[in-house]
Amino acid sequence: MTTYDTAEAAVTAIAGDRATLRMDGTRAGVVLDATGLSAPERDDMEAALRTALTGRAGVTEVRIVATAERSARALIAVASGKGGVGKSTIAANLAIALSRAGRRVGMVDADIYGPSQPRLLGVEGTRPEALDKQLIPVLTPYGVPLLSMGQLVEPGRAIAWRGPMAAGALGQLVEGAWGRADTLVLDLPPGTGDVQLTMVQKYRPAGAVIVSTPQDLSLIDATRAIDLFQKAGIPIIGLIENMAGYICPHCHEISDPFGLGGAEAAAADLGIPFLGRIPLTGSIRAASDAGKPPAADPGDAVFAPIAAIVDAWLRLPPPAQPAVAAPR
Ligand SMILES: Nc1ncnc2c1ncn2[C@@H]1O[C@H](COP(=O)(O)OP(=O)(O)OP(=O)(O)O)[C@@H](O)[C@H]1O
Repeated sequence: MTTYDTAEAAVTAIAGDRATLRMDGTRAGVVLDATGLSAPERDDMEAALRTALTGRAGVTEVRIVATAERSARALIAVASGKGGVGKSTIAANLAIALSRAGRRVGMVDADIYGPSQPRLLGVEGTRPEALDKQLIPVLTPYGVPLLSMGQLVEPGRAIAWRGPMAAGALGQLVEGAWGRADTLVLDLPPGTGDVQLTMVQKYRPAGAVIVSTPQDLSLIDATRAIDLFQKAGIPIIGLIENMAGYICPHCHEISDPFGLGGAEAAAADLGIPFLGRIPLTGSIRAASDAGKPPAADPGDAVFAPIAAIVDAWLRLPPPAQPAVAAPR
């Protein structure tokens, strides 16, 4: 018997025709159709497959992707009206805090202008593999698997895509082998152009979180982003104020370089929930650049504000679905 035959016999004995086996050298990949299985049944089947394959006929690595419950997966867009307000940083930390709160979270980095999630989540330079043309998210040290636009192009190259191409690439990321993830956090490009609109219309997130700094210019742009989602019929989950209040590391005096409370007032004016604020601190930038998100470190000063935002978010009633505007 060949390595493949031996491995396939083991897989069939456990999962019957629910499982499809692919072998690549000594690596085994199994796509498991978990439709109708309870979570414990599926976990048991995955564990049995892993045990049966590991070490059998020279298999050195086993990957199992369960495909079911796709319809139950929520796509949550994190967006901003303008660049540089910390949207990607907040998206990474929200994903980790959501995962710590018990959700099974994946990160889709759709920021074609500056895909920074591989760096933020500590996996810069990694590339996803594909199984049956489906991308397999890259595991990160923080329990949040990742697929990024930046992984689809050569490092350092600009991504010059128009709306349909960007939406096609986004499709590859969203339709990746997300297994049991129940929530995908989508880091959108900043702004309200065609690319964003195409993505939003085509992939219909369940809700959008908007990130803004407290200053007026950022809030005006955030209001535009909110308008884009509302026109497309995507509920706004809430607004997060980033870079709110600077604590001087030397004298500990608090100053407000971008103003104070602007986002909370804007949220009230717009009738959308205000989820909370994150201070401006050098430590966020340093930790983010080092691929060590503060949401994963209970000792970090920003850990609590991020956890509080996720807590406020999870307490919200499901957002009412606004009337869907006719596509432009
Ligand atoms: N609260 C904060 N305090 C200090 N620095 C921050 C904070 N939030 C983000 N930053 C830093 O600001 C810079 C921009 O952040 P980030 O890349 O997340 O912004 P962005 O809105 O996603 O920008 P773009 O969409 O243009 O990529 C980064 O260097 C990041 O580390």
